[in-house]
Amino acid sequence: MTVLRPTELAEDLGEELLRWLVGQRFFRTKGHAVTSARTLRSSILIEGDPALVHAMVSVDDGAPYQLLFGVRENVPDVLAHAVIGELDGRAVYDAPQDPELMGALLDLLLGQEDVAGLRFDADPSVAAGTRPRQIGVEQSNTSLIYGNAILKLYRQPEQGRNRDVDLHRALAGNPHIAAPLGVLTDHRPQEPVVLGFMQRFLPDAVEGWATATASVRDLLAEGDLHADEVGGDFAGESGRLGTAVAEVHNALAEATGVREVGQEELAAEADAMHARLDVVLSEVPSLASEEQTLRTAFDAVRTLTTPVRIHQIHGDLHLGQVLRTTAGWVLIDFEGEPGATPQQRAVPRSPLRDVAGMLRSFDYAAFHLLPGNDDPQDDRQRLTRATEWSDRNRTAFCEGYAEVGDDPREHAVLLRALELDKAVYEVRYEHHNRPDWAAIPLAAIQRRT
Ligand SMILES: Nc1ncnc2c1ncn2[C@@H]1O[C@H](COP(=O)(O)OP(=O)(O)O)[C@@H](O)[C@H]1O
Ligand SMILES: O=P(O)(O)O[C@H]1O[C@H](CO)[C@@H](O[C@H]2O[C@H](CO)[C@@H](O)[C@H](O)[C@H]2O)[C@H](O)[C@H]1O
Repeated sequence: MTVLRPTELAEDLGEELLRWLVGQRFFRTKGHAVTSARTLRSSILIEGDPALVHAMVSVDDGAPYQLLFGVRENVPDVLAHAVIGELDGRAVYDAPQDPELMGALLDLLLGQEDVAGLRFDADPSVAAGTRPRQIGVEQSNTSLIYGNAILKLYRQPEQGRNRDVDLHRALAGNPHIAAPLGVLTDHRPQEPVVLGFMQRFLPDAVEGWATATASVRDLLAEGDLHADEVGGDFAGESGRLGTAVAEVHNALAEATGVREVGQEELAAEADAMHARLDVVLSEVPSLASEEQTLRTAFDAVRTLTTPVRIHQIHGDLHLGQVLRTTAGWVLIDFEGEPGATPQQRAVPRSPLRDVAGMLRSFDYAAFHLLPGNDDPQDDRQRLTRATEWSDRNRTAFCEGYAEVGDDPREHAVLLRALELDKAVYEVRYEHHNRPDWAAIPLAAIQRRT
């Protein structure tokens, strides 16, 4: 039997760990076999039984994952599903699923402790002695709810600065964000790495995607009424969401600075869109028929003569990143553009990129319920209603945005290119993750030709 060696934990668990990892939502190295796991750093945060071990583990030498292991002699039935393997006669399991150990993690945060190179820091307003529950939604990290606070543990923490934390701090006091309350930092590397971020938990929050799609469902169930005639009309919400996004953009511009870019940088932006398209075309053959339309839209960006304002933006805005509370709309998760490097994420961008992301999301919400999705023509009435819903809410969002910001519709060329660029990204995302939904962005590209 192997003796528990925290510094070699991943290696000792070997196959068992790899099998568990590839099944996790947060595991990004999808699509090819993985062969090795290497522990880069590890610390015992809590000794005894149960013990809590923190480890940064690289799979096939890729960017490290943050793993929290619980180690117990006897695993209670409620944790049986979280067991990864066994070492030295003790079970090793996924600790975020253990309320006892995660309660102890909160004590460390509130105690402002420094344990084995990890620094814990949480605002004293966070309710002490709370045992958390793991958030029950699909997500790319792991979040725990401790009464009035939510702790997000980054599963692949960025080296260097953490955009999510930095931008939340820059926006502190803004009504459209969840207040930052604490950070867990790894001080062992030369440059500290943020491992966890605690924020005010909004118990009355509902995801924008859930509220928007409920409205679409109402409309499609009704069939004969127009989008503005059904009870679940969403246009008022979309307008308020547009205003909230513009207010966050104004605050980000003020806090982080604004620059104007001219033709040279816009041409570079067009080049980047073409390059992204090249990649997707090579992976998704069904996009080929739209290539010329997309290239023409991207090239139009080169012809713009008016300078474009850029500043820090959200970077990954869609209806799953906004929460409706009883007080209004809140934007969450400022990690930035998915799939981009930290350097790319840090670059200031046109706020129209966020607007484009949200407009795409209205399109998704409208069309994802249509039968078959791949042949929407089979139900013309529902297609007409979905189109109406999309147009009505996209317009309302832009109108709301224009109340306190620059009207997005006055930048039609750039906005169209950004929307198509996002749709191209989505074609690839859906192709790899949700093939049944690949037709949604593809149909949108076809409609906007
Ligand atoms: N402050 C909050 N209050 C209430 N729920 C939240 C809060 N922050 C996040 N959530 C919920 O947690 C989910 C995941 O959060 P998010 O920051 O997007 O994590 P990830 O980066 O893992 O996707 C959100 O979609 C939302 O349902
Ligand atoms: O996990 P992230 O929030 O970084 O984003 C990824 O997953 C999203 C799906 O959850 C995906 O968003 C796409 O689908 C949404 C509906 O599920 C839709 O509202 C978005 O407009 C659409 O882009 C996102 O693209 C992907 O990066």
